[in-house]
Amino acid sequence: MITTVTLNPAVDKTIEIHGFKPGTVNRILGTRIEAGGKGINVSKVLKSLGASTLSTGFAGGESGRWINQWLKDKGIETDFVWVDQETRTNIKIIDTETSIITDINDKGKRIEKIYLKGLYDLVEKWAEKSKVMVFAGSIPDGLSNSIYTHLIEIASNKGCKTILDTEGEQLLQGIYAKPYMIKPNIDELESSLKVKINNENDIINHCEGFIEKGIQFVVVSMGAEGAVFVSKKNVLRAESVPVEVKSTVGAGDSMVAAFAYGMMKDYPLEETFKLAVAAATLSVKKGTTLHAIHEIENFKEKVNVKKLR
Ligand SMILES: Nc1ncnc2c1ncn2[C@@H]1O[C@H](COP(=O)(O)OP(=O)(O)O)[C@@H](O)[C@H]1O
Ligand SMILES: O=P(O)(O)OC[C@H]1O[C@](O)(COP(=O)(O)O)[C@@H](O)[C@@H]1O
Repeated sequence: MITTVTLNPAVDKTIEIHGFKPGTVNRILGTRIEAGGKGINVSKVLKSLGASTLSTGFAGGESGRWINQWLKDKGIETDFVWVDQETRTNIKIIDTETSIITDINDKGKRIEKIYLKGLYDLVEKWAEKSKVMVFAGSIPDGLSNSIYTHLIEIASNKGCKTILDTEGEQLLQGIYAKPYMIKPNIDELESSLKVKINNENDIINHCEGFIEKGIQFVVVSMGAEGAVFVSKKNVLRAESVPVEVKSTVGAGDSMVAAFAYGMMKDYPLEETFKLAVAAATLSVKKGTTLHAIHEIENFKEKVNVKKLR
């Protein structure tokens, strides 16, 4: 099975507005609410792929209970550390005129140190039963930037392959624990390393820097520009598939989910990368991370992956 760890889950509320204008009264065309946060989105895609998945992390209050029930209704197992603080709500505004998406993300309520033992225990317990464990998203106040380092060490000691999808100091510190894979997007890569990336070679060079630090797979997603995959032996480049954008929320998470799935099934690399781009593109096209497996498999045929090395 694949366990996902979301330290900062969210109720994702998506609002559609035609011609969104800040500073004026905007009328809502449609609203959609889903359980969200990066690891939870990964579990949603894994469920679509037919994988057995469990979602853990911190949850609290009415919104925490709502997320827990929403996941259970979708057939996703849960085992959260229950905290006394309300889980956050994030707002996504989709302008249906321009297709521009505005994310308004709450930083999440502070998590007190007393809850850490519960988290470590759950990660250890589920790592024992999982082939892959995914750690994804921001961390709420109260937790150290090295939290992922510690959690990855716990999971790796239980023989789990780990994926880390976060940014900034948490990504840099998490790398000390040598996660099996990381997936920054290009902006996260630039801001985490405090560098300016000018071309594909720059991306590959930075990825190789991570590989030297003991990471096996580095995937850099570049929105409408596609993605790059780097391992010790291979460099692959995927073009994006042009689609009408419904929502880009969760595109990166779909990519991570497909990689976790491929790693669990020991799929060939190129197939896994294609599946990842297909799942991400479908999320963009449909505006949700919930798909049927045959949709992703069919869409995979449209994905073009070039082997650069
Ligand atoms: N506008 C788009 N058109 C087509 N594909 C897209 C678009 N945006 C994202 N994708 C696909 O989704 C993948 C992940 O998107 P990206 O925005 O880079 O990740 P994140 O959600 O982590 O920021 C991309 O590599 C690409 O394959
Ligand atoms: O678009 P991505 O990077 O795949 O992730 C989308 C998810 O990330 C969030 O924007 C939260 O991000 P953070 O955990 O980094 O705050 C959620 O609201 C949403 O479900």
